[in-house]
Formats: sequence, structure tokens, C-alpha cells
Amino acid sequence: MKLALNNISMKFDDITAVDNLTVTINEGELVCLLGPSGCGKSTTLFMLAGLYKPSSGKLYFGDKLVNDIEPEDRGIGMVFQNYALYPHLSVLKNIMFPLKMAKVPKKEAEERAIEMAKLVQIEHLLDRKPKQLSGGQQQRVAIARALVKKPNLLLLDEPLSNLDARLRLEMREEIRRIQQEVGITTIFVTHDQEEAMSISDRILLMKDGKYQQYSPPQDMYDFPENAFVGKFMGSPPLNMIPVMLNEGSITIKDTEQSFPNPLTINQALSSSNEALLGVRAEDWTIAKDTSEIRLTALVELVERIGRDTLLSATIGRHSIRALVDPEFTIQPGDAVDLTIRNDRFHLFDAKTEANLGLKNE
Ligand SMILES: Nc1ncnc2c1ncn2[C@@H]1O[C@H](COP(=O)(O)OP(=O)(O)OP(=O)(O)O)[C@@H](O)[C@H]1O
Repeated sequence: MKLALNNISMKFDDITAVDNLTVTINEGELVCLLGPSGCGKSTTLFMLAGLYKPSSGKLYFGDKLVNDIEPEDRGIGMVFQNYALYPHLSVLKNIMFPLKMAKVPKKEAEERAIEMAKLVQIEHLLDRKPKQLSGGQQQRVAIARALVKKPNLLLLDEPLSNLDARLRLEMREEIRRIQQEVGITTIFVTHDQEEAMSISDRILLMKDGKYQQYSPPQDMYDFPENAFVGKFMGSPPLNMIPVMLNEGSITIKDTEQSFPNPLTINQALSSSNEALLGVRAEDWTIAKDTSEIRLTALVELVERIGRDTLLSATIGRHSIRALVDPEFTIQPGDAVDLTIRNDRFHLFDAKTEANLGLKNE
């Protein structure tokens, strides 16, 4: 089922938890609602669930306006952070519960519950009680219970946050597998950018209740629309260096270091000649003799992390981090000339933080 949020806002007294949000979610896609704590992710999910009614705006499931439709009539399945299983019921009875409420005959309910248990691979645990299960197994029961009524929409509220790191990785792959097998439109709330990157068809990134960007994960990583998006996606975070833009060249602020600017600046978005140069740690590399971009950095710290070497350095008085090939022997105190691979950098307006290299839509 396709979803549309048209100018949706949610106000609690003087707090605007969600501020004029407009997005369309395509049928069968898994969309992560992502952003820092308090950005309005759960509030958005609860409006989709029908637990909150938007203060303004229109919410459509398919072509149907659902603002006034009760949660139980929306055809949704929901999985919470703490699974919310019934402790006194067996796994089978937990999964059957929504069907029992809907007065589905017992035999059919049992068959459908077993089918779901197979889908989430817990058919060997049907007689156990929730407390006899691991966290990951409990989560599988919760997913089976959410899907057993064949909803049109699956809502997941930080479903992996109670699991340890290894199980989180396993369960996120499982959620993706199950979601693709069933083909159900799914909204997944998380504050973990890496989790969102790995699981989503698209990410909706929010900040202070406001829309920031809605894109496939790789696009969001490669083409952040503003500095917040650039910094939120990826680890280590995007390096941001204050620069001055002057007639085809970029000068690092408070230094004499500059290089020719290969990007076309969208003047409509530019409020002054002050900007932030955004470079991903992996896009720095040691300059060659032919490199047009060449910035001298003073190395402070050298860390060997797996395949790469992470340099902490300064260009002028600006701190940066760069992942470079370990074939270069670099010591703290060295001055190294860095370049930027394939001109992969961004320029953000210093005041509005808009990405100046992207089209103004
Ligand atoms: N019932 C409520 N009454 C008043 N304010 C609320 C209520 N629910 C949420 N808020 C406020 O609305 C804002 C958004 O909250 P929300 O829970 O949607 O954020 P979130 O992104 O899900 O955060 P988290 O990751 O911490 O769960 C916050 O400022 C929060 O304090």
C-alpha cells in the first residue's frame, strides 16, 4: 500500500513534534524514519498507527484519507521496542492472538499462525513461553504476530534496540528478508544511521520535527542536501572546513591555502562567499605531483584501523580526519599534502547550510 503524508503537523501544547511534513511512501518499500532523539520519528509513526491524530494535514493510505480512522481499522501490524508479548501465553497463542480477537475460527487461526512461525523461523518454539526465548526469538514472535492478520502496512518502532550488537546485525537482515518475502510496505524507526543505511529502500531524515531529506540511502550519503544530512550520515562524520569562495577558487579560511573550484555553485542558494567544505574521511588521499587540489595538513594522530589508517590532522586551525592507504608511512608531527579523490566534496552555505552544488528544486 502506498502512503502519503500531506503537510502533516503534530503539536503538543507549545511543542511542535512534527512540522509540516510531506512525503510519499511507495508500495512495498521499506522506509526508515531516521534522526536524532526528539526529532519526531515516533510521533510520525504513532500518527501512521492512528495512536495520534495529526493537528493538521492529511494522511492517506492508498487513496483513502485515514486521519479519522481508528488504529484497529487501519490494517496495520506494529512491533514495539520491548516486543510487548503476552507472558502467560505460548508462542503459538501469542501469534494467534490477533486472529482470536478478529474471531477467526480456531483451526484456521492455528494454521495461519504456524505459517507465520515458519516465515520467521520459530516453528520449533511454538510451545514455549516468551521468557524461555532469547531477545532475537522474542522479536521474531512479535513480527509474526504483527504479520498474521496480513496487514497492508508494518510499523516497527526501534525494533532492534534491546538486542546486543551481533543479534542486531542478524535481526536486521532477517527483517529485510521477511519484509521482501511478504512484500509489505514497512516503516522502521531508528536513530542509527548505519542501521538505516543497511536496511532501507529510502530514508526519511528529520531534525526538530522538520523534513531534511528523503532519498535512497546511497544518494543521501553521496548527495546530502544540507550540512546536517552530510554530518548525520556516515562515520567518521563528514569533515567540515570553513572556506571562502572567490571567482572559481576555494580558500581555506584563515589560511593562504586555496585550490580551483570544479563545482558549479547554485547562486540562488548562496547567501555570501562563506561556505563549508564537506569532505568524507575516505575521500582524502595523499596528493600526487599532478593533483590540482593540494592542501597541507599537519598530522596529530595516526591510528591503524583494519584496512585503513585514520589520520587526525589540522589544515590551518581546522581539524580533519582522513582515511588513507596504510602503504604511506606517516608519523604524528608530519606535514602531508592531501588531495580529494575525484573532486568528491561538497560546499554548504555557511549560513543556511544548503548544499550549493545541488539543483534548487
Ligand atoms: N505526548 C507528548 N506530549 C508532549 N510532548 C511530546 C509528546 N510526545 C513527544 N513529545 C515531544 O515531541 C518531540 C518529538 O518526540 P518523538 O518521541 O517523536 O521523537 P523521537 O525522534 O521519536 O525521539 P527518540 O529517538 O528519543 O524516541 C520531542 O520534543 C518530545 O519531547
